[in-house]
This record gives sequence, C-alpha cells and structure tokens, in this order.
Amino acid sequence: MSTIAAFYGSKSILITGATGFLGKVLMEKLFRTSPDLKIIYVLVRPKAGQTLQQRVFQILNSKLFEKVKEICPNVHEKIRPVSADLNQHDFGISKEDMDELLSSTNIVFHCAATVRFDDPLRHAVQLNVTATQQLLSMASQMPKLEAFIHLSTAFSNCNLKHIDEVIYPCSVEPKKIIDSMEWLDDAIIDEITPKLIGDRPNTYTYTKALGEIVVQQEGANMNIAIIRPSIVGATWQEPFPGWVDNLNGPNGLIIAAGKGFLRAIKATPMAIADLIPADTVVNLTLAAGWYTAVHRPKSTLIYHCTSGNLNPCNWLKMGLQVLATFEKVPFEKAFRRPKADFTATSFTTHYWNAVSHRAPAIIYDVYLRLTGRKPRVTKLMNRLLRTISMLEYFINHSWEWSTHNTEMLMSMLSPEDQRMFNFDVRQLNWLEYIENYVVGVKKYLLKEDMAGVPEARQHLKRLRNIHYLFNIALFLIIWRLLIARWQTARNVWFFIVSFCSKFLSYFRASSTLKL
Ligand SMILES: CCCCCCCCCCCCCCCCCCCCCCCCCC(=O)SCCNC(=O)CCNC(=O)[C@H](O)C(C)(C)COP(=O)(O)OP(=O)(O)OC[C@H]1O[C@@H](n2cnc3c(N)ncnc32)[C@H](O)[C@@H]1OP(=O)(O)O
Ligand SMILES: NC(=O)C1=CN([C@@H]2O[C@H](COP(=O)(O)OP(=O)(O)OC[C@H]3O[C@@H](n4cnc5c(N)ncnc54)[C@H](OP(=O)(O)O)[C@@H]3O)[C@@H](O)[C@H]2O)C=CC1
Repeated sequence: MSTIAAFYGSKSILITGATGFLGKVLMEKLFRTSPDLKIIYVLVRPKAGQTLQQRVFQILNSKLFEKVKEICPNVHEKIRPVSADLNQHDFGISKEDMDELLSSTNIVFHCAATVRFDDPLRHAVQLNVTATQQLLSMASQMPKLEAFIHLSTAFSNCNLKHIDEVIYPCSVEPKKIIDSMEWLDDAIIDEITPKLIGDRPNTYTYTKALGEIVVQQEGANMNIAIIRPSIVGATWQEPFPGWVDNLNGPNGLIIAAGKGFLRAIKATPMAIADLIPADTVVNLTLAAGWYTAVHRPKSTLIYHCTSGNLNPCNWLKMGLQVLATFEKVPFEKAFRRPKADFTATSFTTHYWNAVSHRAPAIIYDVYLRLTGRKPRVTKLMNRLLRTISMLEYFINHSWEWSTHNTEMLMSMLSPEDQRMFNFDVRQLNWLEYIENYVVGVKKYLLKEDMAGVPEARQHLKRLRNIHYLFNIALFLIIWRLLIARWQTARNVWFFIVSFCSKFLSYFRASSTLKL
C-alpha cells in the first residue's frame, strides 16, 4: 500500500490554479491515487462566459480525467469549486465559503500565478506576490493545516549560474514592493521595472523570486515547502504520455516548427534543455506535501524539480528529435515543410528572419490578397517572432541546479511510493519522451486525428514540389536578368549552350556509329 496515497485519503485539500496546466495534472493524480480523499476545494474565477461549475465540469469531462472517472465515479461530488479571484482583496471569497475553507483544509497547493513574461509589474506582483501573501495569511488561520506547498520556478534566480535549494534575497524587500504598487502610478512603475528586475529577463521570474521570500517570511510558523520546476513539458507516463493543453514553454514553438512557420531560432545547441514532464512535477509535489506534513522539517525545504544534472539533454538533441518526429507524424495543413536550424549570432538570426520567416509570409499574404482572401500570415509571423524573442533567453543560457533535497526526498519514499510517485528523471528516455510530446501536441493541442497522417504526408510532398518549382522559377528569372544586363553572364551562358550542343552532337554521332 502506498504511504503517500494513504496519507491523502480522507484529507481536505485546497488547490489554487486548478484550471491551469499543472493544476489539472495535480488534481487528476490525487483523485486517481487517493479516490477516498474527502474533498478538493478549487479556487476558480468565472471566465470566458463560463460559470465556475461549467469550467470544472469541462475539466472533469476531458480526456485527462477518463481514468479518474473509472476509479472514482463520484469525482463530481468530491470537488468543490469556490468562486475566487486572486486579484481581489480576500480573493472575493464569500464569508460562508471562507469559513468552510478555514475550518476544513488540511493541505494547500498554491499553483496559481501569472506565467506571462510580458506582464506589467503591477499585475505580476499582485498575483505572484500579494496573492501569495494573502493565501499564507488565510493558511495561518486554518487550525487543521498540515502542509502548504508553494509552486515556484527554477528560474526565479535565473540571474545566477549555479542555484542551490535556498531562498536568495532580492535588492528590495517584497513588502516594500507590494506597498509601492499601491501608490505609484503605472507610468512610474514601467520606468522603474527594468531597474527592479535587474539582470532577470522578465517580471515573471522577478515576482516569483519575491513570492518565495514572502513564503519564507510569512510562513515561518507553518509546514511549508517550495517546489521549483524548470520548463514543464507534456506528461511522461501518467495518466498517459504526451498530454499537454496550452501554448506555453516549448509547446507553441513545436506547433510553429511543425506547421513550417518557424525555420530558424537563435539557440545554443549544446546548452542544457532543462525540460521536466508535468507528471514528474506533480509526483514530486505530492511527495513533498506528504513529507512536509508527516516529517515536519524545521525549516522551509526547497525542491528543485529539474532534469539537467541527473539526465541532461541539450537543445540540439531535442530539436533533432522534434524534427525527426515531424517526418514520422507530420502536422496537417503545414504552411511550409518543417525544417529548422539553430542560428548562432544576431546577424544570422536577422538574416534568416528576413529570408525564411518574413519574406514567405509576405509572399503568401500577397497570394491571399490576389485570391480575394484576407491576408493574415505576416501578422501571425510578427507575433511568433515577438514570442520567440521572449523565450530566447532560456535557450541561450545554461544553469546548474543542485538537487540534494529532491534526492533526499526520493530516498525517503518506500519502494511502492517510488514507483507510484516516480520523480526520478534518470529513468526518462529523452528520444521516446520527445516523440510522445510532439504526438501529444498534435493530438491534444491541435486536435488532429492520427488518421489524417497520410494526407498530411501528401500535403508535404506537394509543398516540396512547389518549393522546387519556385526555386527553379526564381533561378530562371535571376539568370534572365543577369544575361540581359551583364556581358560576363552572357559569355558564360553561350559557353554552357555551346558545350551542351557539342556534347549532344558527340553523343548522337557515337550512338549512330554503334548502330
Ligand atoms: C540543426 C538542427 C536544428 C534543429 C532545430 C529545431 C527547432 C525545432 C523545434 C523547436 C522546438 C524545440 C525547441 C523548443 C524551445 C523551447 C523554449 C522554451 C523556453 C521556455 C522557457 C520557460 C521558462 C520558465 C518556465 C516557467 O517558470 S513558467 C511557464 C512559461 N511561461 C510561458 O511560457 C509564457 C510565455 N508566453 C507569454 O509570456 C506570452 O504568451 C507572450 C509570449 C508574451 C505573447 O503574448 P501575446 O502576444 O500578448 O498574446 P498571447 O495570447 O499569449 O499569444 C499570442 C500568439 O502567440 C502564440 N503563442 C503563445 N505562446 C507561444 C509560444 N510559447 N510559442 C509560440 N507561439 C506562442 C499564441 O498562440 C497566439 O497566437 P495567435 O492567437 O495570434 O494565433
Ligand atoms: N508551466 C511551466 O513551464 C512552469 C510553471 N511553473 C509554476 O507552476 C505553477 C502553475 O503553472 P501552470 O499550470 O503552467 O500555469 P497556467 O498558466 O496554466 O495556470 C495558471 C493558473 O492560475 C490561475 N489564475 C491566474 N490568475 C488568477 C486569478 N486572478 N484568480 C484565480 N486564479 C488565477 C489560472 O486560472 P484561470 O484558468 O482562471 O486563468 C490557472 O488556473 C505556477 O506557479 C508557475 O509559476 C513553474 C515552472 C515552469
């Protein structure tokens, strides 16, 4: 019997960010391995015209939860959506709901965050720092609380090369930042943002670092742990390989490359691609929840959920495997044939952006205009290039994360738990994982049927023929222009023509003699 699964049985669990990528995988695993848990409260806001109940039902009815519905048929009764917006004071939770949450909750998993790299500082602070502080204040009033698990990121200290499982100070105290957001106007905040974030690339990593400090300060009297995952990718094994549901991290780039939009990207091929599967993160998170509650470590433990130092894979190997999978399982209706290169300098990146990204987009838009349709590819390409510029930082640097706490936790698990809550990335076969990941992107993000693969292959063949025809036509046009304007080109042309005609007459003569 799994100790961890038994631990979560009969518990009341509060999850923020349950509608997000990791939150869903976390909920799924909890219901699947501990179907006798008491209740999961999820803090959800109404969104896109859907009530919170509709949002939660949509998640429960998705493919991700198919196994759960077999194991825990009354899952709908065990999940309680609570209307909450983390941007509001007290999260806008009603008094009755708040009373129930405070009196019943045993474990808190805080996953909610803004993960956008371009969020204005005010918004990122509100969600990643102030909301964390408020949640801790709520947690401090929970008499039955056993553990509070905070999801941070391995990149919260990406301004350092070597990162230990400790909390690093920031130049300005989070409390001062929170206070200043109340009285500074937006223009001033925008002006001071670059100074505050310093050598971090964006407001996301900066505010996640501030959030960790808040956790350490406000949670001193609680059983707290912080999980720092690196780049979270599709699921590795559970509940099935390749599940993914948003465009964040590599996902959007895999689509862009598979559809033939992304042809070159500035990257350091030998830099470590520190990807970590979503189910690995969730297994570590649940194991840390159990350990924190049962063993009550004296200080806040931080767990690095990374792959680089235990099972490294670089961007080159990953990129090549992504491309190899496109050969086997192409995406439908590609714009161009998938083929991408890593560029090394800003000059070559600009060159390939002009030649391989912008020019084909403009040509295609001209074609759309000429055929009476609305041009859209240039706009799409510009957004893609902007996105890439924001992600580039992470594919051109390498970090070393120590994993002592994570390895210690692994050693504390029983063999049964090591199997059921496996977070040992040494067992991960990258080539197999990446192939399943790309297939998962095709199936679950693009919603493409595998039955359409032969037609997708045919489409790629047509694109190849168009490509050859286009190149031949381009060559002939350039050659014709050169001949018209340049004597040397004319001489070369006459030389080639006379050489070919001599060769042909020799060939004809020798075959007549043989007859
Ligand atoms: C020689 C061989 C060579 C082989 C070569 C082979 C190459 C071949 C294969 C290549 C694959 C292998 C290499 C992989 C490299 C991976 C690097 C990953 C680094 C990640 C590090 C993460 C570290 C931190 C981890 C964490 O700790 S946290 C999680 C990370 N957080 C994020 O990843 C949020 C990022 N995103 C945003 O910050 C916002 O998205 C924002 C970007 C501001 C836009 O924002 P905006 O334009 O305002 O609006 P959106 O609505 O968001 O999007 C607007 C439009 O862009 C689209 N779009 C959104 N996203 C993405 C995306 N990714 N990629 C593409 N498109 C995207 C969206 O579809 C919409 O398209 P449309 O609707 O126009 O058609
Ligand atoms: N994905 C990754 O690569 C990595 C993620 N992490 C961390 O893991 C955690 C989860 O990330 P992930 O699942 O990918 O993120 P998602 O963007 O998929 O999910 C974010 C969640 O936060 C919720 N949320 C955002 N704003 C509010 C709000 N105002 N009120 C209530 N809920 C809100 C979202 O709800 P809604 O659906 O309503 O928008 C959603 O459920 C984050 O803390 C992130 O920093 C760390 C490293 C890597």
